Amino acid sequence: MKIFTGAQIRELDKYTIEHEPVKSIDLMERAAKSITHAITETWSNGMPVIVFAGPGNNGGDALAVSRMLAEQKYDVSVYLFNINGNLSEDCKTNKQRLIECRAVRKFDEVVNEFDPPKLEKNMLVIDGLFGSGLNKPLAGGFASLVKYINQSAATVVSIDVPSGLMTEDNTYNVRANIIKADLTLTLQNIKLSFLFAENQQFIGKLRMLDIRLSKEGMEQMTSHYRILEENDLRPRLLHRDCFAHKGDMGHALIVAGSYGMAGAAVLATKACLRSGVGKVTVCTPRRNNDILQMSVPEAIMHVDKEETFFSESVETADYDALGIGPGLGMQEGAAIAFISQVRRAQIPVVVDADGLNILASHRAWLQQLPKGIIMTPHPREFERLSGNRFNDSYERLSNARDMAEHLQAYIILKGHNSALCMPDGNIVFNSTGNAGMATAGSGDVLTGIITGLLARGYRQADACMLGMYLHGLAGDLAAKEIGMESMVAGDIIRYLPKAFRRLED
Ligand SMILES: NC(=O)C1=CN([C@@H]2O[C@H](COP(=O)(O)OP(=O)(O)OC[C@H]3O[C@@H](n4cnc5c(N)ncnc54)[C@H](OP(=O)(O)O)[C@@H]3O)[C@@H](O)[C@H]2O)[C@@H](O)CC1
Ligand SMILES: Nc1ncnc2c1ncn2[C@@H]1O[C@H](COP(=O)(O)OP(=O)(O)O)[C@@H](O)[C@H]1O
Ligand SMILES: [K+]
Repeated sequence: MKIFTGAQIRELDKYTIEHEPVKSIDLMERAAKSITHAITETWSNGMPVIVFAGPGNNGGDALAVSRMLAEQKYDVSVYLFNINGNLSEDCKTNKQRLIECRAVRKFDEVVNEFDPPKLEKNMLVIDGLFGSGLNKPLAGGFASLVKYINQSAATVVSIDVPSGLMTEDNTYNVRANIIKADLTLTLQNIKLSFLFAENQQFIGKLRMLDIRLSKEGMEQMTSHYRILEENDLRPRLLHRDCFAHKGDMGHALIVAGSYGMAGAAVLATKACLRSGVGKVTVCTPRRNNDILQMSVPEAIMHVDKEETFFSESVETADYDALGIGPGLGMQEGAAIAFISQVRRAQIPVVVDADGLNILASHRAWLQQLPKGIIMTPHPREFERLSGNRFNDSYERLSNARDMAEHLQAYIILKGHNSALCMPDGNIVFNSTGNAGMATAGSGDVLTGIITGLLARGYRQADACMLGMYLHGLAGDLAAKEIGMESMVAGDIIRYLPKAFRRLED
């Protein structure tokens, strides 16, 4: 599913009106109907409703919803903020329709003085102040109103976007002046800012309402942001030939685990073996040999000459992909072996964990990375790698996108909706995964999966998309059966076969 910016949403709105054909006011009526339906489904008409409508089309939606609720015998009071005497056309029409229907308890058009109504626990507030047309942080009277609503005990439903929240960049927004909704009913598509952790406090529960904007218009519109869906991935799956031999299915090399961190190597190797690849070799320091042999008997060992750390790069001619970094350690010896390994690899490479930390402490090496390299930092690792502190997720994501373009790399910024930043500047968000995966070792599992997929023959972009999707899906399937609270990284590996099956079916 594509994610559109505020400006693109307005274009799509226009395209739909011109091509469907549907009048603008009827599109608003359609949106209001689905919003009203979502509200009446959840709350009965015993609950008093207070509506705050702004001067644009978000306010127009709110006025139409007020009329529809009142017609269904809800007790509705409406405040329309028309401070500049400048309502949008459709907002004006809906104001007229609302007045004519005479079904609301109160309609107050606020021009300057505003005496706010009492908001109580049993009340439903509908926030239709501003939506995708917000163009600066809220201030003055609107900011006071937002604070007043936020400190009340009433239940708040936001139409399209919590008022005050920008659809993309909130880096310099004033967070105290953004509505904190209990439920956001967003129209047609998710907005970019809804994917960021720090904005969840404003959105509350999220529901997307299909208002049937032109499919053709959405297909034609290019978007730099996209959310992965199962249907995007199914056609990308490689077929497994019945005459397949392990020699045809790829040979992966995992370089991981220093002394005391053998577990990271175990997890990455096991996950790699579960990702369809023919053979996996694991390179690890001498002292980890027995642990790995016993924990992952399917893997081939390449034992480093050092007892406790990776010290000597491996010839990669016999391998199809390299995954390097989990639990690798950061001794200078390991760092030098790491960069030599990455530089000499003529095969696709995934760098994670200590591999990224090594790069962060030798930032000049970033310029020596082969094009097409995959890096999988979590937010802190990315901060170290980029040498920046970020104010918020948007800034971090923009920085990761720039780095991916600059280095011609694939960067997976891990998190709840992991973001794959591609060398061409496009960003794909993952849609699977859950909080049960916030447990040590989950990232090592992802490294193993992507390395396995690369060795199996997937191109970088496909391996990244499929890898993060399967990783999250396995976590979701695990959570369904065993719950999130006591999930461990090994559970993600255990559920990988089911995740593959689900995609293949
Ligand atoms: N998706 C779709 O196709 C459909 C979308 N629909 C709905 O339309 C909504 C978008 O409507 P919209 O474009 O009219 O913008 P909206 O959010 O109402 O705000 C614009 C007004 O706010 C003002 N303003 C802005 N910032 C401000 C500030 N900080 N402080 C004060 N004022 C500020 C701005 O004034 P200006 O600054 O431009 O003078 C202007 O008056 C969308 O969210 C959805 O609900 C549906 O109806 C049907 C189909
Ligand atoms: N709340 C969450 N929702 C979805 N996925 C999550 C969540 N928390 C963690 N994950 C996933 O788990 C993995 C954690 O990786 P990482 O932070 O590197 O862990 P570790 O270093 O312990 O291996 C990432 O792929 C991330 O996307
Ligand atoms: K709103």
